[in-house]
Amino acid sequence: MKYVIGVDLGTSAVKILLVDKQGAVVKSVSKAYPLIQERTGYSEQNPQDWVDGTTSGLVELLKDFDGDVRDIEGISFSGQMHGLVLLDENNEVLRPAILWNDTRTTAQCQQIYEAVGEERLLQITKNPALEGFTLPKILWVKQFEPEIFSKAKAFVLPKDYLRYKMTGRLQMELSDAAGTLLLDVSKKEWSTELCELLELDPALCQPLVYSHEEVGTVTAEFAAASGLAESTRVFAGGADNACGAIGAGILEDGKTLCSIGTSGVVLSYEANDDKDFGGKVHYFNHGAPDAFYTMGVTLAAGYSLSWFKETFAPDESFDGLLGEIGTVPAGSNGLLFTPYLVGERTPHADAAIRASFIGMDSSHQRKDFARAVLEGITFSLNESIELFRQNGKGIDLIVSIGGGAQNEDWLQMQADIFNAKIVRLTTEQGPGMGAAMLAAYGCQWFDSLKACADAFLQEDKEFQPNEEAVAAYRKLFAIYQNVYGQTKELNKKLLEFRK
Ligand SMILES: Nc1ncnc2c1ncn2[C@@H]1O[C@H](COP(=O)(O)OP(=O)(O)O)[C@@H](O)[C@H]1O
Ligand SMILES: O=C(CO)[C@@H](O)[C@H](O)COP(=O)(O)O
Repeated sequence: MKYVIGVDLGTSAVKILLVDKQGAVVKSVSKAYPLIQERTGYSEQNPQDWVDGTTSGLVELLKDFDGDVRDIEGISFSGQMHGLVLLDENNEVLRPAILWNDTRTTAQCQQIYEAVGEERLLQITKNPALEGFTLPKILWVKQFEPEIFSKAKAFVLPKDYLRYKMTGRLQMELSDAAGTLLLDVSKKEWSTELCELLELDPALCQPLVYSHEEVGTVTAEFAAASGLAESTRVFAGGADNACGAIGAGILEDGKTLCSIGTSGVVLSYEANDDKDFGGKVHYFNHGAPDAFYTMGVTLAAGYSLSWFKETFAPDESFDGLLGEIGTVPAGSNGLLFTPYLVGERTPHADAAIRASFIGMDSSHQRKDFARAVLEGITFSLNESIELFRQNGKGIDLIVSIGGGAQNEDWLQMQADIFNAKIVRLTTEQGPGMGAAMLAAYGCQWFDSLKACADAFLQEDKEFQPNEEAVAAYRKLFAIYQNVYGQTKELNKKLLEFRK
């Protein structure tokens, strides 16, 4: 039997899947690593933690492998997007990576608008300047850490760094490069115009490769450390949302994805680059050749739930914490949560906003709070769905993936709040499966990613909207939408008291 491996370098953990030629996940391993949050708005990780977690994860994955490791033909990657990894002339890491959910760069976003102009930026990158994207992070290091910046010879993204440590070759993969704000998304090339306007050396930008492109094999050193064979073919991989789309079969027009990982994403396939959302949703290159996708992002989706669990129920499992939410009615007995723990992106690009519980009552119990957290996250994602619907997209069926798709009450809640049929696949690990599919396609097991999706992906269960709950949530959503405007100024006043 032949196999491929998909490595999903997430924000909370690296998840590694061993997948056979039928698309079955033979074994999976997850290795968690910490977030470094020194100040409010800061979010960093140590790139060495990604490499160590992946190496020890592979060792564990291959521990009882009873075949020849050379039968693992290929490996590919899905990576948390936008994180800045700065490298010196020896490709050594210069500082901790600044992540996608780090929002310290509001002033640098302004600087980009002043240097480039809003319209021109949108023409080239198809996206607005948002704190989470990589370019403002580069400008922040240039301004505040000039000594470090003077040593920088390259920047890459998280999974591109991991792949470099596996192969010894440094490249940037296209679907992830789209999230840097330095790529001409339509031309699929680095924008020298943006580099010039922002006084950045274009040599910082590494050669671009496509998601399914073979970029080398595993070095002898990495093979010895991980147990992989040196012959294992390495394929570039993709941004986690591009891979999530592949792993959920979002490979043709009309298909929609909801992914609840640390972030939350509503994503729609785009065959072309010609739609105009005016920068209200992100517009990036897909991992599927020549395609694109649009998406709205909730910064703290699964993260809101993890925060709630770690703060109020640290010794319980997610299933334990959520065990009773099915007994709480829609609307959590009048308790409403907005998930703005680290600011927000869609539809409110606002780094200063923070979360709220509205309507706390002495009758509320922990289960009401747990349900309210899930409802708030799902309302936030519904704002993206509404944006898509307002732009003429019909959204009747949504494939739901990510850690959040493990809970059936949450999947039913998604059906009721989105007023759409929700489909769960046999694996909720869409990005890891998408990465494995890129390796399978790269190894020429299939003629196209679509053919691979048809062979690998299976529906597990459907969740239909319940009319009564849909009506209740429609009313609650209207109240939820008011909370942002009502708390925006209050949160600005609280800024000076934050850590
Ligand atoms: N059993 C569960 N039920 C509901 N949500 C869960 C469960 N387990 C994990 N989660 C949520 O999934 C998130 C992690 O999802 P994952 O897709 O692994 O994220 P990432 O790719 O960002 O590392 C956690 O933050 C948590 O909120
Ligand atoms: O910033 C974005 C997308 O623009 C996030 O979706 C990151 O890509 C992190 O993803 P997860 O770790 O939540 O999967």
